[in-house]
Parts: sequence; structure tokens; C-alpha cells
Amino acid sequence: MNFFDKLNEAIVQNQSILFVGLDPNPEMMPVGYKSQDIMPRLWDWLQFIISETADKVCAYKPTLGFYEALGIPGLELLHKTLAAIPSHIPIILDAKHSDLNTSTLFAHTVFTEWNVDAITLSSYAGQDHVAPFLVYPDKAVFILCCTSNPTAIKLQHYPTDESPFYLQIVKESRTWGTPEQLGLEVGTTKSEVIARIRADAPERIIMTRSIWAEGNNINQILAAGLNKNGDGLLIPVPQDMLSREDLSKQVLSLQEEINRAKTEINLDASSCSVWLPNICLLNQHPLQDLILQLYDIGCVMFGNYVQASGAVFPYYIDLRKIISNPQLFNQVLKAYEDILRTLKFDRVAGIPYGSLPTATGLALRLHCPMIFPRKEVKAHGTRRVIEGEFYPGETIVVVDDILISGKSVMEGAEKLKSAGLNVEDIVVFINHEQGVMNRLQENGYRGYAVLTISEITETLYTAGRIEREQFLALKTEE
Ligand SMILES: O=c1ccn([C@@H]2O[C@H](COP(=O)(O)O)[C@@H](O)[C@H]2O)c(=O)[nH]1
Repeated sequence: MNFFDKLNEAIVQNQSILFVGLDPNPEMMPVGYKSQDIMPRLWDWLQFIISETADKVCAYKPTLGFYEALGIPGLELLHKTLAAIPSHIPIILDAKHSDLNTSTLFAHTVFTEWNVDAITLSSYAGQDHVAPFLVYPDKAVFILCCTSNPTAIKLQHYPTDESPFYLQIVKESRTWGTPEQLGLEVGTTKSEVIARIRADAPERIIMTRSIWAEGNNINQILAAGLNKNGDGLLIPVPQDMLSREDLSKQVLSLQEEINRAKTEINLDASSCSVWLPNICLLNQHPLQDLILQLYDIGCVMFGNYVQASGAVFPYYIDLRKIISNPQLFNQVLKAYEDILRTLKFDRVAGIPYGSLPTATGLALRLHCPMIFPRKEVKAHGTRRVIEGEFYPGETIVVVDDILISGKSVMEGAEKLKSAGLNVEDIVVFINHEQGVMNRLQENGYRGYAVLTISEITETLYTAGRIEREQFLALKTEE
């Protein structure tokens, strides 16, 4: 089971978004632990924390630095601690790892030998540093976006408060990994900081830190950090609570307070009187976030564009750009995959060139062989019309990016049929509408699309991304 699913199961099972730091910090150890040596005392304390909280939290977060500071016995203590955590509760190793040179080896050690589920990483060395941790599909990383250290503000809020560096980290790191594999660590005493990060990263898990500053109100933190589904936020158990004898009781009362506040916030959000910037929460398209991201990276352009047929359309969709944005590409693939999983086929075929990366990604996700019909047949070499292995009589599902007239996808499908393959299902990302699905049907194909052009324009208009004129121009085209 991957980290994301494991975390969600623990949240549901324990009805909690709380996580606990498992830190053998001698300075914080309660006085009641009287045995002579420090190591057995720390171990007793850590065991106590786990046994008091295992049914009330959704994750444990041991901080590597505290164990390292205790030398070799500290690393032994870490192993005992990891082994003592119930296997259904995810472990987020708080390493704030930041060294590119050791990232591959360290990722291997923590994920395959120590078997932790996720790790915190510093963002400063960029995607090259993070990538070795993301090659473990069931594991996750949390990117440190900001801390509450007063002097760090000079860096984190650079160059201006309007456009601070910590938001640049959020923006950049969203392109490094999928929402299932990459979350954000946000240390702050200010709910406004959490709200800004949530606005820029609506799909990410945010692990909050340092939120228990005096005067802070948990309702404000939750309202700022919960996503539109009322989740996506992890809250730390306050450090000073971990020294209390009645820890279990304290955590239970905090858990209940948080759950009550969450319910109130979710109830409020389910009414149309609550608006996020320009977005009504009712009637929101389920793929709204994906549509907005596609627009934001320039896949949907408005203007007068000449089509292959000579017709002029008021927009152009360029889905070829998604290959340069891995996390978005993954979301697009997931949306295709949801349709493909309802169909029966032996192989997947992409229409060149635009849909070859998509077909490749789907073949990998679905563990299904891929072929493709060539656009032009070469006069040398194998002179193949179809690349890849196949057997006549097999069923092929064809994937393409967008249907305008349906000509290019049907030409590709015909080449496959000429080689003795069966093609009935065609899956595209965008349906231009205007009867193209009927045209496919008249030619013997069943067409499926992730989105229609109307869904895209309505979503962009509702979210304030396009003007009324652009929206109406598309409306009259329908
Ligand atoms: O906005 C657009 C319009 C077209 N394309 C490209 O054209 C084909 C689809 O056109 P048909 O008329 O259905 O053959 C599509 O595969 C794209 O390659 C586009 O990318 N964006």
C-alpha cells in the first residue's frame, strides 16, 4: 500500500489528523523517568508515547537529528522505536535531508532498510535531490517550505511579502512529484501563511509545524489549511503535551476538538455562501484543479487558430506541453486511466506524435503492452506501418489528445485495423463536441473523453481565468 493510502486509512481508522513527534530529546524528557542511564529512560518514554497515542494519531514523526545526537546508541534506539510503531500507522522520518550527493544511498537506506513511509527533505537542492526519493512509488516526501525561525523570515519572505520565496518553493516543488508522493512541510505560527500555501497548492498534503504559538486558534489553522474536501492537513500534537502523565487523555481531547472544528468548517463550506477566490464550491467540476493547471501552463490558448481543415477556431489546445510537467502529466494519465480501466483490450495504441507519451505512460501504469501506427512509413529499414509487437485478432484501445473532426484518430485506427487488429474504443482527453462523437459512432467506434470543451471553458470562466467575451465566443461556437 502506498504512503497516501496508508495515511488516509490511518486517518479514517483513528478519526484523527494528528501526528506525534517521537523525539528522544533529553531536555524534554519528563522527570518521572527515574532509571539511571539516559538511554533506557528515553526508550521508556518513547514507548509510553506510542502506547498512549497509537489509537489517536494518523502518523508518527521521529526526528533523525535527536537520535543521531545520541551517537551509536541513538541509532539503535531509532531502530527499536521504528519497530515499536504499529505497522498500519505511517512513519514520516524527519530528516530534512539536504545533500544531493548522498540522496540516492540515503533514500535506499531509509525506504528499504529502515522501512519508513515518508521523509522530510530540504528544497534547496532542487528536483535533482528529491528525485532519488521519488523512485520508490509507495513512499513519499515532504518538502520543507518554511519554518517559524524568526531569522529565517529574511530568506523565506525574500524578495517581497507579496511574492515570497516560500511560495516559489511551493510552486516549483509541485512540478517535482504527484500529490500522492509529495507533500509540503509548513512550519509557521501564522494561519495566513498556511492559507497562502493552500491557495497555491490545493491538492497537496500540508504537514503543519510550530502552529501552537500562544494565542493561536486551531479553528483558524484548520480553516486556512484544509482543502476543499475538508482534509489534506496534518496537525502536530504539541511538544509539551508529550511530557504529561495523562497524555492519552490530552491527545483525545485535542483530537475531539479538531474533529468538531473540522465538521463545522466542512458544513460551512458545503454552502454556496462560502467562496474561495472566484470559485463557487457548489457545481465545481471534479477535475477543476486539473483544468486550471492546464490553463496555467499554457495548454489552453484563446485567439483565432486555423485548424487542419482550414476552419478557424477561437481557441487552440496544446496538450503536448504536459510532458514537461511530471506531476500534471501524471494527473492527466490518471484521468485517462479511469476510463481505460472500464474497457477491455489487449494493447494500447497512441496516435503520433502528440499522444505517444500518453500511450507510453498509460502502458506503464496499466502494465499493458503498447503499439502505435506510424504517421509515415519509411522507405528504408523495416518499413513497418505499426511499431511494436502484436497479434492479428487482438483488441486495441486507441488514445489521442483531442477530437476536432476525428480524422486523425480514425486514420490511425484504420491502419491498425488493416493489420488485422480490432479497434472499437477510442479514448481522448478533450472532446471538441459539435457532433464528433456521433461521427466516430457512424464509423463503428465508441468514443470516450475525459473532458469536453464546454466543461473546460465553463470551469475557466467560473474560476475567473477567462473573460466573459472569451466564454461567450466559445458558447456561440457550440
Ligand atoms: O486545438 C487543437 C486542435 C487540433 N489539434 C491537433 O489535431 C488533431 C485533432 O484534429 P482532428 O480534426 O480530430 O483530426 C489532434 O490530434 C491534435 O494533434 C490540437 O492539438 N489542438
